[in-house]
Amino acid sequence: MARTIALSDGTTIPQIGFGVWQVDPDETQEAVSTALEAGYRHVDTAQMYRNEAGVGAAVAASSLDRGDVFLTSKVNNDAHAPQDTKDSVARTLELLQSDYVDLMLIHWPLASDPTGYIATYEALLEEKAAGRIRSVGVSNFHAHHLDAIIERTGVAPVVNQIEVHPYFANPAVAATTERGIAVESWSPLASGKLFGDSTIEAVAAEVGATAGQTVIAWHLATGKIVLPKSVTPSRIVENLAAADIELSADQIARIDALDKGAEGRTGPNPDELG
Ligand SMILES: NC(=O)C1=CN([C@@H]2O[C@H](COP(=O)(O)OP(=O)(O)OC[C@H]3O[C@@H](n4cnc5c(N)ncnc54)[C@H](OP(=O)(O)O)[C@@H]3O)[C@@H](O)[C@H]2O)C=CC1
Ligand SMILES: O=C(O)C(=O)[C@@H](O)[C@H](O)C(=O)CO
Repeated sequence: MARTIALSDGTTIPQIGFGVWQVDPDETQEAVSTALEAGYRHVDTAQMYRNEAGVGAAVAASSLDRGDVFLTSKVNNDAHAPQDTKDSVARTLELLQSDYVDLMLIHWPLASDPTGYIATYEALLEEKAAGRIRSVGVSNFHAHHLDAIIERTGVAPVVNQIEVHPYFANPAVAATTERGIAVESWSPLASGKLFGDSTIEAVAAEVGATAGQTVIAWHLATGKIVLPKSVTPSRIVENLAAADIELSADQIARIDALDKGAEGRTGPNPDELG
């Protein structure tokens, strides 16, 4: 049975999801099919990735029922106007071959439009009320973004998907959990930059795991939802098996100590993007 996290709206989400950023649209069906066969039951895509169709095709071609797989997508940065948001959700459902998406996120809050995401969020809550979205979340939100949408609507998003890995602990983690919102770690392996790190390799040797599994186990141990990406079948299998790895408090503390602060980011600062 896959590890799951309870979300604040009463739903549950598998704690390990298969991320598909930078998976070629033509190769997405094959990669997601491999992931589903390996046992993943959660896929994280986005309108921006242009591969929602491959995700939908893989689920449709599998022997699984739609309800067995948790699908997340994200509203693109050019679709923040409320009607554009709703139209984009309709397109996502068409591409996913589904009449609902489990979780829809606002991908980025956009620095150039400092309050525009609030109306986007209201539009997503309307889509949820209409049954086309099961849960509404956000991505790349800082405390001030979270407070703005909660103050306007009285409804907290169920997740905040943010950059988190051992080189970037991210202050937005505390701001998120303090508000009862689950953290999803994006680029959980720092897009590959953690491989070869001596501390990670040492802990991996101690627990008899690979470096990738050790880092994924660190995210799981700290209660985060984690979205590793791979197009390599052996790594797809390996990463899911991290659910069986237990780290000690000392091993977690040694990995925590790798945090480089803002210098550890692999992606943009949300207060500067857009
Ligand atoms: N909301 C947002 O703004 C963002 C969301 N994301 C989400 O996070 C997901 C993951 O992020 P991403 O940046 O892709 O990176 P990851 O941190 O998951 O790292 C992926 C890289 O690590 C390699 N890799 C994966 N597993 C292993 C392993 N076990 N051993 C060795 N190498 C491995 C992959 O290679 P290979 O594929 O060749 O096997 C790839 O090069 C995305 O797919 C997306 O879903 C990411 C960025 C921003
Ligand atoms: O992958 C995503 O979801 C993204 O938003 C990224 O493309 C992001 O823009 C980025 O550059 C992360 O390094």
